[in-house]
Amino acid sequence: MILVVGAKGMLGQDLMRVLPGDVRGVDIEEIDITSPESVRRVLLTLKPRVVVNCAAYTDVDGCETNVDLAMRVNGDGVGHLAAATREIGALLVQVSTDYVFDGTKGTPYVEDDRVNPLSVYGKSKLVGEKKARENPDHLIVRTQWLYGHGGKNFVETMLRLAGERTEIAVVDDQIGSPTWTADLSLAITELIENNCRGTYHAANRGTCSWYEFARAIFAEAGVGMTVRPQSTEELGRPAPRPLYSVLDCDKLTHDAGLELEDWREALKNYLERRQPAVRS
Ligand SMILES: NC(=O)C1=CN([C@@H]2O[C@H](COP(=O)(O)OP(=O)(O)OC[C@H]3O[C@@H](n4cnc5c(N)ncnc54)[C@H](OP(=O)(O)O)[C@@H]3O)[C@@H](O)[C@H]2O)C=CC1
Ligand SMILES: Cc1cn([C@H]2C[C@H](O)[C@@H](COP(=O)(O)OP(=O)(O)O[C@H]3O[C@@H](C)C(=O)[C@@H](O)[C@H]3O)O2)c(=O)[nH]c1=O
Repeated sequence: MILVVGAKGMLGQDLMRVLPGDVRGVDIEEIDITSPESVRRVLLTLKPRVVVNCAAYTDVDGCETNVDLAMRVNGDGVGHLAAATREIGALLVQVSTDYVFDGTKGTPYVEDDRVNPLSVYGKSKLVGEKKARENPDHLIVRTQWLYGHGGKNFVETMLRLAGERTEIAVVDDQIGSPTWTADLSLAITELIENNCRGTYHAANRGTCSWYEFARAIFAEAGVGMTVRPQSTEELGRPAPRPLYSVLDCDKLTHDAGLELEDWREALKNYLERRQPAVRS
């Protein structure tokens, strides 16, 4: 059985749809990953052969002020999962982020590039990666700029703002690859099915700035909106973010035989299938 932890989150919901075979999901009501007792109780009862951890504290700016919570959920919580999966002989799949990089490389990041997170969120996720490795049977999947059904994300934010105003300013100096959670779920499935272990990058193909992404969202959705470029400095958000965090996904293609579709195709497919968000 495959157990998805954080099954009600944005990625968790798509994983529950995409993962094959006997799949169960738990979220904060059944398991609190900050509690070693809670984690051990659930895992020793259910005895899954694979645990995919999607539970996290994902409010990047919120992490800057709630440092302790960020570390307990994104760092220590993964340690508790690593210990319990190790005890029952299960594979731990940990989802991580491009924000473990500082964005200064200038070309796509490969898996063993130097990490140097800028934000509390990035630092806490890096602790999570280190903790995941405490179970030798682990798979760390770094991804980025996620959007999907039933989640708070950039695409849904843009579409909501389209109903409230006619002009918006969006940063044009951060470059990455927007990634649809349905496509990422396919990548995670293939990595598991191909018995891959260690660290992998998985994102939709192609790159853009958030500004270009916003323009594509409005164009694809057929919404009239003036999008004005602005710099990260002008925006002045609390958390520093990497300026260039494109992930090189060649290892995924080589080992799992999968290349994710281009981000524009993925966006089109998402918007065609989009239903109103289950949770906002
Ligand atoms: N969103 C993105 O752009 C990116 C996300 N990632 C990573 O991908 C993974 C999935 O992200 P995403 O789907 O966006 O996350 P979400 O924030 O949508 O979902 C996380 C889920 O975890 C739950 N949760 C929070 N704290 C705990 C806890 N202590 N114990 C158990 N469950 C808890 C949340 O519950 P509640 O909502 O009630 O708090 C929520 O259901 C995360 O590891 C994230 O760091 C990586 C790159 C990009
Ligand atoms: C809503 C909005 C955002 N922005 C900027 C802020 C930020 O730099 C960028 C994206 O904003 P968001 O708050 O959606 O994104 P952010 O929270 O930085 O997204 C990150 O989430 C975590 C969980 C990850 O792991 C990352 O890969 C990444 O997806 O766009 C604007 O410039 N204008 C706007 O109106």
